[in-house]
Amino acid sequence: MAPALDKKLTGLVAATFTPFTTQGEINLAEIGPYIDYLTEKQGVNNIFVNGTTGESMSLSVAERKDLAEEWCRKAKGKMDQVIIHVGCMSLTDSKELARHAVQIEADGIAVISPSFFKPSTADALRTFLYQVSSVAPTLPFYYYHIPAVTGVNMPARDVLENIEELIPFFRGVKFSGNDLMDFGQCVSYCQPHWSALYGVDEQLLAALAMGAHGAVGSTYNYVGYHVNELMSAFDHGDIIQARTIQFKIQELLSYAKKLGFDLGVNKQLMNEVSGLSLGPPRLPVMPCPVDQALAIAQKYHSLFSKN
Ligand SMILES: CC(=O)N[C@@H]([C@@H](O)[C@H](O)[C@H](O)CO)[C@@H](O)CC(=O)C(=O)O
Repeated sequence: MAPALDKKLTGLVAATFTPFTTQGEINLAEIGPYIDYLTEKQGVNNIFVNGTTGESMSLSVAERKDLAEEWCRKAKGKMDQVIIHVGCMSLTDSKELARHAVQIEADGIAVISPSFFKPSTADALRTFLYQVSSVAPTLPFYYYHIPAVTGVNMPARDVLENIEELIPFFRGVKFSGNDLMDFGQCVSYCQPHWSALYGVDEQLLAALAMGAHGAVGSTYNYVGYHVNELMSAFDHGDIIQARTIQFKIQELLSYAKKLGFDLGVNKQLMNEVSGLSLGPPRLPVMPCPVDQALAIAQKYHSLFSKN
């Protein structure tokens, strides 16, 4: 099957958690039920695999391949698009994962900036992205901007400058940053076939006002149903309803942040809400204490009675 060249990526995209066994090995058996949960209970039909939420930087290349392959296999006929994040510290590893994404018929790839040795200019980062794309030249390609995690603070808009000349199948940016001016400038620079996807879930509504075409985030794993309603309310001009839902998400996250919200807590919240067995996170991220997860799950249920 040819990759989704003409399918613009819009709407909600869940940044998936990586299922682990209690022994800390990747747990491929949980991927099928996870996909069913997203499509049937959350109405989420796109996934972003092996990203930050998926703990990609704590996985080996072999594990990332196994996971990507299983996500693609199980998503066939169920999900609209599966985007595989292939960014690594090493260009060689990123290229290997990009080649593999072609073989497994992923719908697109995304690449984060290396963050140990950081690119010093937008041009250096663009060249890195280009080199990765060169082994998967006809696969839709997204730049993954997440400055708080990478420490690479150059504006995403600078990275996009003339990028299509280098990467003909460039299809957009996954923007997980708070700088809405930079995001707006990315939207304004977007070609009609590109997508500007926003990744700070607690302020999605502001990004929609700025012109976001969709959203990628961890919380869409368990509040996807409600965020679909938020987006639909926004599309219909019902800003009051959109704000009501956004405020609930903010209340959940601010409550969770006061108790200590990290990937381990986030993953445990997903376990509690979904009933899936995604296991603990991998070190150095610590597992979430049971009472903390229960308190946040309780808050979740008090805010969102539907699920
Ligand atoms: C730093 C971080 O993990 N950000 C999340 C958000 O979804 C985030 O969890 C959410 O906004 C809550 O703060 C996403 O942007 C990350 C993401 O999409 C990914 O897993 O690749």
